[in-house]
Amino acid sequence: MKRPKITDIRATTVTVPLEAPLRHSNGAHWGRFVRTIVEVETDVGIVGLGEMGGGGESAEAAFRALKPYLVGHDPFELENLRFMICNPTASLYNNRTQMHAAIEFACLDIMGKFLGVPVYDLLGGKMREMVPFASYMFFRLPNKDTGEGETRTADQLIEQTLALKKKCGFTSHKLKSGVFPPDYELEVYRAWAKALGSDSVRYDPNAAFTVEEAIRFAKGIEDLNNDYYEDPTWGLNGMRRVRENTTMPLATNTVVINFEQLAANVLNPAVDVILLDTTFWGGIRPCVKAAGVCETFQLGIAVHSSGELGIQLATMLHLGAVVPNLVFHADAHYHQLVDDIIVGGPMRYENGAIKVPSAPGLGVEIDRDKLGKYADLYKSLGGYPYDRDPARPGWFATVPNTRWADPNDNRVVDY
Ligand SMILES: O=C([O-])C(=O)C[C@H](O)[C@@H](O)C(=O)[O-]
Repeated sequence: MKRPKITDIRATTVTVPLEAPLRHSNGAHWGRFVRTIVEVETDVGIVGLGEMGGGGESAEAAFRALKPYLVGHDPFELENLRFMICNPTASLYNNRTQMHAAIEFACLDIMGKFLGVPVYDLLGGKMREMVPFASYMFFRLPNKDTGEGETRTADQLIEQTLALKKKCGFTSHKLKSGVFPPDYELEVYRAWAKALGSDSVRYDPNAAFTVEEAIRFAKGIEDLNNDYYEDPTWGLNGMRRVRENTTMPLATNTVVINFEQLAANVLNPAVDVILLDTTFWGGIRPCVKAAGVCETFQLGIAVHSSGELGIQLATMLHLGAVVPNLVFHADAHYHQLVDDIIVGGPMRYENGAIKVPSAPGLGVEIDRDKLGKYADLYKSLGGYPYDRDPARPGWFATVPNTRWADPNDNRVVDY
């Protein structure tokens, strides 16, 4: 049987609107996500799909620049691909981890389509049909066109979460935080957790707190039904000091995002739960390998979201399907989006979970009209500064943060 060979690679930047701008401790998503959709062509007519966060001319050019590495490559040779693109010492000068992830997704997609099997069958087979997700709630600015969608007060957060729970069936809920003064957020988080009854909650201020503030905040929420306390402060040492002073498990998507850091955390634990991100770790396979290490050392895992469209979501679903130790619900920004670029429209939640695609490969296909529409939207709007907040011109994040947003500011701002 003739094995496929890569013949070309195409990258298209799209921007897809969100219901409202999402605020976080480092800035905001200004009412939309920008993503790069990657298509890897082969000489057998199969096209593999990948996705990466961010985009624009430089991202597209960076993918084009990989052509000499990729043309003629057999997509089944994933370990060779890893060294070609991501050799750990060469990468000191040229970090391509996230681009490698997008190519790895596409190669797995090609392999699955070539063999007629879903990606989960290439990764050990699925342990579950559905991957459970947490609702992922943000403090949000009002939508500039409608004035709606603001999340600033406890009442707004509770109302929106209960509506989402009714619609999607979530039983675990995450609050992205680190926006308003800690005492204000403490009050909001406590009211929210109480309103959600027996559902579990998680709080993630994206490393905005000092160690001392993080411990003080922990004492204020330890009695709630927390899954874990995510990235309250920065660095392995800071997290370790918080961990020594709280009864809650600590989780991270910032201080353990590669094997070196995972090894350090095994030798001298600072966190209990590793949020595996198929992009940050360089692909689905590195995440499966990391999940194996976590299984051996009895660390928890969850699936991290860095703001996905359907192709990236499919990678998260295949990862979630094959890891036996997925004891926490996955994160996804997905329900904050108003649309997707995949055939059939956005994937649907049932009882708080999404069905793992079972068609060959990643199991999703590009809707060409939608791709064109959101590529045009990107061309007209351009990118946005992820590390700035449209409601606070001139503000920028510091670690630890000391300059918080005003909880009484309810203006509808332009973005
Ligand atoms: O926990 C998470 O999902 C993240 O850390 C993702 C980003 O940091 C989050 O703030 C965002 O939405 O970009």
